[in-house]
Amino acid sequence: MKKYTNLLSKYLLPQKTRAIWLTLALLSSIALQLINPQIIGYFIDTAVAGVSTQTLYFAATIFIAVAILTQLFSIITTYLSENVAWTATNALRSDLVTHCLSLDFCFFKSRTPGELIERVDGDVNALSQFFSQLVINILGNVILLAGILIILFLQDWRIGASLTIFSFIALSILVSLRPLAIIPWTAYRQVSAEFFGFIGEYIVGLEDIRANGAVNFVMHRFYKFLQPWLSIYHKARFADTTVWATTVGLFAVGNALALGITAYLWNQKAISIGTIYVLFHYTNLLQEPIEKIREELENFQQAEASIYRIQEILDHPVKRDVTNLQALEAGALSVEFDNVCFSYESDNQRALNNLSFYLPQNQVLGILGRTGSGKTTITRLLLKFYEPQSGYIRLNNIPSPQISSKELRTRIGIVTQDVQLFHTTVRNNLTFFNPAIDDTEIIDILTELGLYKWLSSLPNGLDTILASDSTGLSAGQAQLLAFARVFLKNPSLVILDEASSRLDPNTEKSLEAAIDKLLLGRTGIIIAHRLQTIQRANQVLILENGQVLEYGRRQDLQNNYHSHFAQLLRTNLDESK
Ligand SMILES: Nc1ncnc2c1ncn2[C@@H]1O[C@H](COP(=O)(O)OP(=O)(O)OP(=O)(O)O)[C@@H](O)[C@H]1O
Repeated sequence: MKKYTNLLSKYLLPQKTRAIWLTLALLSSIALQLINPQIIGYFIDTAVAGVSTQTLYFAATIFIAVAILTQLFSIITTYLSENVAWTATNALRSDLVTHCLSLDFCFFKSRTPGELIERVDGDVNALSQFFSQLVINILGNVILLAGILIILFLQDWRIGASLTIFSFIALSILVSLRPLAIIPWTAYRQVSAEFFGFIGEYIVGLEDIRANGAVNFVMHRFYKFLQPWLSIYHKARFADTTVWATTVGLFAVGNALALGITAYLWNQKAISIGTIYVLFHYTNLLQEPIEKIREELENFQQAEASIYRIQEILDHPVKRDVTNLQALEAGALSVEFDNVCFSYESDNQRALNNLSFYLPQNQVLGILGRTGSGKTTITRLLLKFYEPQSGYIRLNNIPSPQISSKELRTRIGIVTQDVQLFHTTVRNNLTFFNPAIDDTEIIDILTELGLYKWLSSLPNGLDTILASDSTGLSAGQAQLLAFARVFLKNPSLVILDEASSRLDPNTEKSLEAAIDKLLLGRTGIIIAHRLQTIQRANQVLILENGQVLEYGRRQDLQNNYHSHFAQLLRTNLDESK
């Protein structure tokens, strides 16, 4: 209960005025629903008694006015509740996104993108009713139900008592039918989420699927998804229909009961014809609050599951910076790994094992190693995406936990082999939405990287919108754009992780001068498979299974005939002959 009240107060308190108006509008429309049958009852009785037409006109006008007012309140209620719901769910959505963005990478590793979208959007959407109407509706309909029963008691205690008993029985039967519809609909949503996950995955891999002739396999899986979908949908609809048929049946019984009692009372001359109409109308009206209460309890059950899943994400602890932070001096950074051990999961083999090196300011370290030897892991630890289990990482002799993550990520620029472009303008893709960077600077850098011709061919220059999947760009061009990003960021430490792996030898060569310029006055870490790429390195580190196989000054290793580096250079030379 505390969880629900916390959530409601956090997102509804900021819009309490709107929530109060909403409550008032709802209660007013309930009051009007209770008044209207009384006017018709009065109209019938006065008409039967043969009073003047003037009185009848008056009663009819009041009836119409009340009916219009009821509609007006229902419009106001819908408008306000949509507003309350959207404001609350958007605030929750934004809190969730902010929270997710500050979580460490282990969190994302154990969840698929589809699952996260479902949490941040699907589950939050399921709460819109919870925020806007759930409490008010349950409360309002309980009041409406109580109001109807009191009026029925006031008209005649016998009809009041029998319809009170009927209402409790109907409500308990309908409430007990709740799981009947919830279970198949939950299964339906699960199948539909899996289906869309499947579609998403295969759209991303469309090129590979076609190129490798896997279309038939994909279609086969597609049919496999469709097959159970229809039968699950039938079950869900059948459950809905059962609940609906039970409701109709129950209220037919209710009406018969009311008609039987009123017929008896009419025979006894205990009630007028107007009262018969009023009693019958209220019996009909009973259906609305009873059904609404059932519906809201069903919504509550669904909201409960969503709240649980959302809370699970919000409870995931955010790694906060320590309080005794130290600022990094301006200029190039020195980097030190001191006996660093790290594994991605506690029971996993270590990705880095007692790794130590010291890279002074303004120097370049070349890292070599087989696939999976731990090269990229070094960059992830430097950026504080993960933390080492033991050992220290220091920048300018400051332990990395004492450097704020924000400062660290501003001072380090990285180009990787996988370039992520966003569905926005070329400018935003390059500046990462930093308006302080001006266009001439961007154009100068693109020219230096040999991308001027490409830029001039774009219909709207820097304002051209790029597709997020890099459509219209070759992989090499996308990688050059990543270089431009780092130039514009002006970092103190540059990391190139297989940064030129997608460039042809000619483009790579033409990039050499740009890389030299990028490294000027900065510290650099270059991870490369190709040995030429690290010819500019002052130090070389060769990794094997997360451990240092060889580390030293490049020149020394090159001159040492027995070093691994010298052997690699010789093998490389032989292969290129
Ligand atoms: N996110 C991850 N979760 C679990 N294990 C991982 C993860 N990323 C890498 N590893 C494991 O850590 C080890 C080092 O991986 P890393 O990516 O650092 O290697 P690498 O030398 O950069 O490889 P490559 O040359 O292929 O890029 C590998 O055994 C790899 O399987």
